[in-house]
Amino acid sequence: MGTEHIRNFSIVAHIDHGKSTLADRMLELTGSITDRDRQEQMLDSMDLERERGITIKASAVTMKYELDGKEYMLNLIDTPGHVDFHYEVSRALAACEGALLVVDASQGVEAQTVANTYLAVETGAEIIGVINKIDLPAAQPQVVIEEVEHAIGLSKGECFPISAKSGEGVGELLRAVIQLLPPPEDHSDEPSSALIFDANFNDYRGVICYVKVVGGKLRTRQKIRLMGTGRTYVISEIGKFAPQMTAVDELGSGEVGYVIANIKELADVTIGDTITDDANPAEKPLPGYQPPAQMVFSDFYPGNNTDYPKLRGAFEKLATNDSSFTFTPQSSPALGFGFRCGFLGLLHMEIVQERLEREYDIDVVQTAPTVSYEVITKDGETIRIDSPSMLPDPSHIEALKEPYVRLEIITSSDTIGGIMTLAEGKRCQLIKTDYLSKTRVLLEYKAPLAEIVYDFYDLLKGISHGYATMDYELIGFEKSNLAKVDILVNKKAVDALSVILHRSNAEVRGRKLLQKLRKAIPKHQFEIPLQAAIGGKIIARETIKAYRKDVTSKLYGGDVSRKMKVLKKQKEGKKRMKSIGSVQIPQEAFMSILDTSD
Ligand SMILES: Nc1nc2c(ncn2[C@@H]2O[C@H](COP(=O)(O)OP(=O)(O)OP(=O)(O)O)[C@@H](O)[C@H]2O)c(=O)[nH]1
Repeated sequence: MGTEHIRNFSIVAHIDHGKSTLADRMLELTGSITDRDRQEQMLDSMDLERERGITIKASAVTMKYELDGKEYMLNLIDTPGHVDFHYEVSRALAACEGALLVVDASQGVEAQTVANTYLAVETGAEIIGVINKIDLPAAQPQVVIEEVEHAIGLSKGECFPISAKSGEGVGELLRAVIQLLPPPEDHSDEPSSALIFDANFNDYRGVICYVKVVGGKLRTRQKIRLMGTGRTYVISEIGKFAPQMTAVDELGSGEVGYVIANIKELADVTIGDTITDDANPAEKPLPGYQPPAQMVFSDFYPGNNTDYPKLRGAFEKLATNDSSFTFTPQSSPALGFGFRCGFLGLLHMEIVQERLEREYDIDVVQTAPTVSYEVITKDGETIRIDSPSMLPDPSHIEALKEPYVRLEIITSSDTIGGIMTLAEGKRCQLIKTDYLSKTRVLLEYKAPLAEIVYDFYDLLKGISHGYATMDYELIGFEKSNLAKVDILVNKKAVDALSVILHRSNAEVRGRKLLQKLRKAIPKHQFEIPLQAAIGGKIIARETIKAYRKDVTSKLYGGDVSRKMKVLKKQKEGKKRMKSIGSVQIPQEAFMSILDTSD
C-alpha cells in the first residue's frame, strides 16, 4: 500500500492556546476515545504535567478518519509549548509533513507562535492556521487572522476558526488536514530506515522508541541496527498508540508508531538516530537534528554528605527518563562532594528539583543557576566553563565570552516603553520593532543569555500585566567585559556563591547580592562580615549583626511538649543548611543571585 492515505502532523502553539484540548477533541471525533471521562487530556500523560498544565514529552497517537469513502490514517504528534522545550518541537516536527499552528482568538499571535513557525518552516512542514477559542466572548477571529497573515504569512484560506472546547469547526479542520497537508513520501521499496523522534523508559517494558518509518518497513522479530551506535537488537513488539499501545505486525513507509527491542537504558538510544535492518542496512542515516543544548547549570550537594550515593542514584534514575538532563560529579571546598547538573532552562530545572523532592526525599543544597561561558586563555586555547568556580586564575585569562540570544517579545503597544527600559537595563540591543497590528508589536533584541534566563520573564510579565510573551534562540558566544565576583562570608571565600557579572553592573549587583544574603543568613552569636570582591579588591560589604534567636521565648515557659515541638521544628528548618566554617548558610542564600529585584 502507498502512503497517500497517511498524514503525519503536529500541533504547535503557545502555551495554553489549546493544543491538548484540540488533540482530545480530534481523538473523540475520530472515535479513538469513547469513554470521555476516563482522562481529561489523553496526550498529557505524566502527573506532573497535568498538575502544572504543561506538556513535557512529545507523544504520538494514530487516528482513523474517513473522507469521501476512503479511510485515512492520521498520526498526531504532540509538542510542548514552553521555551525550555524548544528542541522537542523540532524533534516532533522532523517526523511530520505538516503542522497545525494554534492561535488563541482572544490572545492573538504570541512569541512562541512565531518561533514555532520558524521551526516548522525550517523542517519543510506545511502549515495550517487554527484560530481557537472562537466561543469566547473576547474572541476576535478576524483580527487574529490578520495577525497570522502578517506575522506568519498564511492566507485566509489556510486559517480555520474553531472551538476546541465545543468541537465547532474541528470536523472541517480534520478534512483540511487531509486535503491541504501532503502525505509522506513513499520509500517502501528501499531498505528499512526509521527516525527515532522520541523515546521514554517504562519500568515494565524498558525503552520505548517513538519512530517514523521512512524506508521499507519495520516488523516484529526483525533484527535491527541503530546506525549511530552500531548496536543490534531484535524487535520484540511494534505498534501504534491508538491511543493505547496497540501491537501490530509491521509499520510501513510513512507510518508512525513505537518499537520495543529489549533496549535496557534510555542512554543507549539517541533521539534523531536511525533504525535500519541489520542484514540489509540503509546506505546512510536519515538527517537528524540539533541535539538539545543545556542552557543553565547548577550544582546540587547533599545536605548530609552520607547522602551522596543516594543523590547519585536519584540522578541516574531521573536521567533515564529525561535525556536532556545531565549530571557530572563536582566538588567544592566549601560544600564537599556533589553534582553539576545541566538543564534546558529554568522551568526544566524546577521540574527536576520537584521530582527530586517528591520522589526521592533527599535533602539537597543547590547553587544558583548559571549559563556557560567561554574562556580564551593566554595560550590561545578556548575552554567552555559552566560554573564560576571553574574559571582559571585571572592572570591566565585573555578574554571571556558569554552566550547571546536572539530574543523576540510580542506585546501590546502601550507597554513598549516599560519593556524597552527593562531590556536596556539587561544589556539588550534592540534590532527591530515590527507592528503586527495596530495594537500589537514584535520587538527583536540581541541579548546576553545570562541576563534573560533568570527573572526576565517574570519581570516582563509584571510590566505588561501578563500580556507580553517572549522566546529566544542561541546565536553564539561573544567577547564581553565580565568579571568573577567572589563572595566572602566571615572573611572566607565561598566558591559556591561566586558569580560571573558584567563589569558595568558588578558593583551594584554585588551589593544587592550581599543585601539578599544578609537577609537569608540567620543571625549568629557573633558578627558576620559579608564581602564581594573582584580579584582581591573588595567592591561591596555588609554585616550580619550578632544575635541569638530564642524561638521559645514567646512561649512563656509552661508547656514543655509545645516547647519541644517548636525546637524540633527549628531543627528541621535548619536541615537545608551548610556550615561554612562556623557560619550556617541556608539553601535560600545560595539562590539569592536569582532575585535581581530590589
Ligand atoms: N473557551 C475555550 N477554552 C478553551 C478552548 N480550547 C482550550 N480551552 C481552554 O484553554 C486552556 C488551555 O488549554 P490546553 O488544551 O491545556 O492548552 P495547551 O496549549 O495544550 O497547553 P500546554 O499543554 O500547557 O502547552 C484550558 O483551560 C482549556 O479548557 C476553546 O476552544 N474555548
